[in-house]
Amino acid sequence: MDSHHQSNYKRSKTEKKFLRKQMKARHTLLRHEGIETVSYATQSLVVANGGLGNSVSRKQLLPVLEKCGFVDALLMPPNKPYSFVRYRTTEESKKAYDTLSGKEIVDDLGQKITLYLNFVEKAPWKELGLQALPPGLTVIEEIISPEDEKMLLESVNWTEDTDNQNFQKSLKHRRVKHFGYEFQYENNNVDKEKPLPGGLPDLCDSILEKWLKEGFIEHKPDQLTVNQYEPGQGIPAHIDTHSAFEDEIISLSLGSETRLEGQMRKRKNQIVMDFKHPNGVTVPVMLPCRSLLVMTGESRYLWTHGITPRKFDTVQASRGHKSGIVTGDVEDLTLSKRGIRTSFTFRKVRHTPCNCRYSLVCDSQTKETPPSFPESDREASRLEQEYVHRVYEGIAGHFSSTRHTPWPRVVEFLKALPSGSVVADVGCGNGKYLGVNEELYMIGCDRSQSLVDICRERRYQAVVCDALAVPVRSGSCDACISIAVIHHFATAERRAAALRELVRLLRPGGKALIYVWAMEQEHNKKKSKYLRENRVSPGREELTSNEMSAQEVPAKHTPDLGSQDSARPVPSISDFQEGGCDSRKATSSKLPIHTNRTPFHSQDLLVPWHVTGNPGKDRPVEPLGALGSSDPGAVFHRYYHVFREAELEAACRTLSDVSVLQSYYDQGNWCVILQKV
Ligand SMILES: O=C(O)CCC(=O)C(=O)O
Ligand SMILES: [Fe+2]
Ligand SMILES: [Zn+2]
Repeated sequence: MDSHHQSNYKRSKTEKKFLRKQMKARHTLLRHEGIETVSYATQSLVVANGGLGNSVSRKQLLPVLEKCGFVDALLMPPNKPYSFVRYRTTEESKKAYDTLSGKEIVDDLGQKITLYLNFVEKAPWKELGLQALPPGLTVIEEIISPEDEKMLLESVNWTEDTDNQNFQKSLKHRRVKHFGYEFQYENNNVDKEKPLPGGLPDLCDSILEKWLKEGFIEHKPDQLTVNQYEPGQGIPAHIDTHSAFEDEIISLSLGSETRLEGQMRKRKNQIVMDFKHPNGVTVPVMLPCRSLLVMTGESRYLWTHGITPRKFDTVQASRGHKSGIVTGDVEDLTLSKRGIRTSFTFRKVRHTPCNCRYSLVCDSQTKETPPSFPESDREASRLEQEYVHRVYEGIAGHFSSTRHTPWPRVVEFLKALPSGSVVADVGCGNGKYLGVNEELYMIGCDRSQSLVDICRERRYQAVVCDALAVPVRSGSCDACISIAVIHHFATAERRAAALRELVRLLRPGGKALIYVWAMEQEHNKKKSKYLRENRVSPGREELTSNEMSAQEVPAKHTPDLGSQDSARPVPSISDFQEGGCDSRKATSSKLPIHTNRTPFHSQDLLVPWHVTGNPGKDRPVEPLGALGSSDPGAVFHRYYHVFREAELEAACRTLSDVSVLQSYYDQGNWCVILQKV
């Protein structure tokens, strides 16, 4: 081979690799973000991997883009691994597409990042624009003077002192000190019978009186937790225990001014606190030093709050913008280096049970006793309503953000179907199977409106319905899939009815693939990934993640956009509530609560789902690892009937007009392929 040939060959190989990555970036943008790219040149481009979420700052990206032409606008959505650029002319954007696609740049942390550019019809300037603060939340700036700030900071004595009654702990990832009452991280509550001597520091007392008088707060707190965070430290997403504290919770942010490198002006130290609704909506709130965060109502009771442990935050670049929401002007975002932050969180200890409106997350209103095993169809239906439908509706967004990797053997089934086949995905969730084979006509259905909405945003066909009554004509489907659905029905009769409904949809000769979660999480001496993912840290904290349930085991989860650059660990969080509540045999008719990532001891059980404020796919984070405390996020319990070996197959064999083509075990699930005869 002469050298000419060789270089040609080389180029085409690199080109192929690039095209593959470019395609992958387009696919990821569409499937995970709903961003549609186009194959013709337009003025706007989406720059995959060139986002604040990849630690690429405006300062780095803009000059690179400006080399190709006049940049009209650069939109950098917070925490996203991509950005949008609009050039003045299509020629300029085309030049950027030709020269920058596949180009490496160095991010803020000194790592190489490969950019992938694609044309878009229009960037979602508006959609990513203004976002409201969570209801009930306010940030009051400059609430104290720099002098008071200094005094407050100096008043905290961090030196270890055993006589010191103001209980102080060095949590693994931040320092804390308590006044008034000790906050116990073991149960996320306070011992109301044992106030600490000394109460709140006098200095705080007079400041609180002033805020009361001026109307910034309505109630005088009697408990104070001082948290100190080094850069890179944080606090896991949590809701302060309802039964422990009254409604109003306030947090004063303190920290010294930092001088920006190479710049004369001072920049106020600030961090971003993330608020997350159980439906998955996340609102990053910027907290400058000397500001007071006031959480009441929904923002205090329903939303989790947490600080992602990292060294940089995405903040508003302009000096005019100070606090509050970070996405006010997405054309104006940059990265800010964290300094040491000390916060004074004041709360009022609660002496009567909480009777807030948010019963789903209220520990005072959680039923003491778990639900019972259903005795009738009606009870079963009620159990599913409460412990399946209501939960999925509540966690839809968060659930969806942990569900993107289709299972290989399900994909194999769908890919083997003849093109043009009509296929129903009954219990389609966020629609992760609806697009795996574009040659099929797929229709999804799910009981959760929010999940169906997510499917529709992704431009899939999906309807809301019950798997026992699918609004599709009998015999009209060439194939059906039911992945991780039938285990949510609470009686054998209802599970059989769900199987019959699938068969009803099939035409003679049509096939159905069914997956249910297996009781046996160890098969042929091999533990399922669900069990293998159980990492127990030295403390009592068990690190778990919601990622793996029946649907989400086989493939590796890499949330990147066509390159290795943005794949970073996704945090998991401690299982805080199952402390003394091990999976146990159902000795009574009460349903046991399962401990995540341990073997099943009962076929009918409740499996906890933690709303952790887990940033999920769209946010690069440093690993949370073992964070200092096990503060609670919200926990929801889902009902499951896990299937024993041969149980699913036996149920299928009782159906009329059906032959079982295959019955197998796949990563902790029992699976059947059946055919209508
Ligand atoms: O550091 C803060 O501002 C918040 C601390 C907090 O949420 C807590 O201690 O519960
Ligand atoms: Fe808190
Ligand atoms: Zn409550």
